[in-house]
Amino acid sequence: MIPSAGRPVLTAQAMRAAEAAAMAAGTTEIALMRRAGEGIAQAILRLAAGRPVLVLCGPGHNGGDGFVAAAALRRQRQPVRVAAFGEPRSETARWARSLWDGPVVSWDDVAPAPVLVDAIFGTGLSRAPDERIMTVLRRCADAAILRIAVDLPSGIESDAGRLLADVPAFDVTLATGAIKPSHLVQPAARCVGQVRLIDIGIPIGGGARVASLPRLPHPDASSHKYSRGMVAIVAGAMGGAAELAATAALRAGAGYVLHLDDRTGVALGPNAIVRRSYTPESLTDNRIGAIVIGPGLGRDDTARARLGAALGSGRPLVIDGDALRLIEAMALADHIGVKILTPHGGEFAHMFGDSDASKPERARKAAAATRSVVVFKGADTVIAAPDGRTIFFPPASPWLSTAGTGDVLAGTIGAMLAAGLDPLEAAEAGVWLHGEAARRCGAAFIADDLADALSAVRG
Ligand SMILES: NC(=O)C1=CN([C@@H]2O[C@H](COP(=O)(O)OP(=O)(O)OC[C@H]3O[C@@H](n4cnc5c(N)ncnc54)[C@H](OP(=O)(O)O)[C@@H]3O)[C@@H](O)[C@H]2O)[C@@H](O)CC1
Ligand SMILES: Nc1ncnc2c1ncn2[C@@H]1O[C@H](COP(=O)(O)OP(=O)(O)O)[C@@H](O)[C@H]1O
Ligand SMILES: [K+]
Repeated sequence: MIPSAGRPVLTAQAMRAAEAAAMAAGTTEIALMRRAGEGIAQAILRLAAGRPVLVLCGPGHNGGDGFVAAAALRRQRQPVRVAAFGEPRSETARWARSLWDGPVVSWDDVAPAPVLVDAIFGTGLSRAPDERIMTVLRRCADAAILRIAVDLPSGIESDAGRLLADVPAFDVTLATGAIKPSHLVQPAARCVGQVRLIDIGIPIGGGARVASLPRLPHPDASSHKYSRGMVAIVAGAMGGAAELAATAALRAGAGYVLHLDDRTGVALGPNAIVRRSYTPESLTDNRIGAIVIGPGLGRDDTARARLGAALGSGRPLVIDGDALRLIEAMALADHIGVKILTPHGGEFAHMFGDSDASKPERARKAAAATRSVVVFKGADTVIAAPDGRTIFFPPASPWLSTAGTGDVLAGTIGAMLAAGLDPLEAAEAGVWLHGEAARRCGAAFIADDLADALSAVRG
């Protein structure tokens, strides 16, 4: 089992293509299933710690993995029972079943065990499973102490995070070969528990991956406040939101944070924030490494004028909140320059419309259409770049669902951009720092605490 940070994320089709390429290079399907099943067995052995195991097997290769794993567990004297739904559908699945020399319990009569292993369906699930299948799965899951899914909990569609049935919650999911989008996209992601990767030795790649610990910029002896990164926060109707973004930018490591507003003298946040009156010219200072516009901006004519000036400034932009309500997606496409958009679901739908497509597909399409890096926020934040690269994040603290945390994120990303990271890296580093700060804040924190916690995360 290996951690999934930084690992490629493959759709079912991309996974089949990787498998086909490995077979064209000389591996056999049986060899792949043997590696998958034995890797799964090793993981189960450690997790079960001697408690009896029940493996529920389906008719395809997910079930094949289950039979290989069950046979390996039995060889290692681990108490294990097997129940199967349907006959194996392929040569390889039949081979896997032939390895199991114990009894196969009839589906409807299966008795639960303390450890449940779901090997019914994986990436091949093409439609809602029969209730007869799901009833047994839920009954066994309810009675188990530990629930382990092979590749995906059955009833989850692999690519879009969709649930095709009422899927029980699992404790651990053992992803075979690669992480799949539904391990990370909601609502499926809330059923998978901890995701562990089982290496089956096939080369995988592509432009989608799980976020990893970012390469954070650190000051050295040659650093000064401008080289650390200068962030300009364009304030507006609601001062507090811009203050949060400014505080976050400082605490994420920016050397200089300029808060531009009319209300000079109203200092809510740290004294370290440099406060100046807003003028359109103040945005053209070429020492500014990032302009953050949107948190608390308002949607009136003043807000529009400030957004226009920011777009015309030629400086790299983080566009959030109200600015996303004012801006036209088409206008962004015509704008040449670095832009990071940070919409939540409502802002995203307002800009790009609703769609049945998956969250990563929607993010990719929006990034290409606007020539921007798009941080599509939520419990399953996904980042996409205009060239299609996509970064998925493991679920962040649900305590982030409080007002102002998006403003903190915008400031954090601004600091990363101003420090010189490229836009995709800056967005990834910002979301990572934000998620880590939230984790350290524990429960019932407020956005101000989150901004303050960034200093310790940088430390
Ligand atoms: N790719 C790789 O590199 C490797 C993949 N590996 C493993 O293979 C798994 C994918 O295997 P898979 O393609 O056989 O699909 P799987 O998830 O077992 O289910 C499909 C079967 O179920 C059936 N079926 C579908 N929906 C149904 C429904 N609602 N109700 C009833 N039946 C339904 C469908 O038949 P259908 O009726 O659609 O013709 C088919 O028979 C993957 O998740 C991983 O565990 C590893 O071994 C290592 C290498
Ligand atoms: N349930 C949740 N689980 C994890 N993260 C969440 C959840 N809800 C919101 N977030 C995160 O919190 C932040 C909220 O941003 P946003 O909706 O813009 O709030 P605001 O406009 O009040 O600042 C985003 O980074 C989002 O990804
Ligand atoms: K499964």
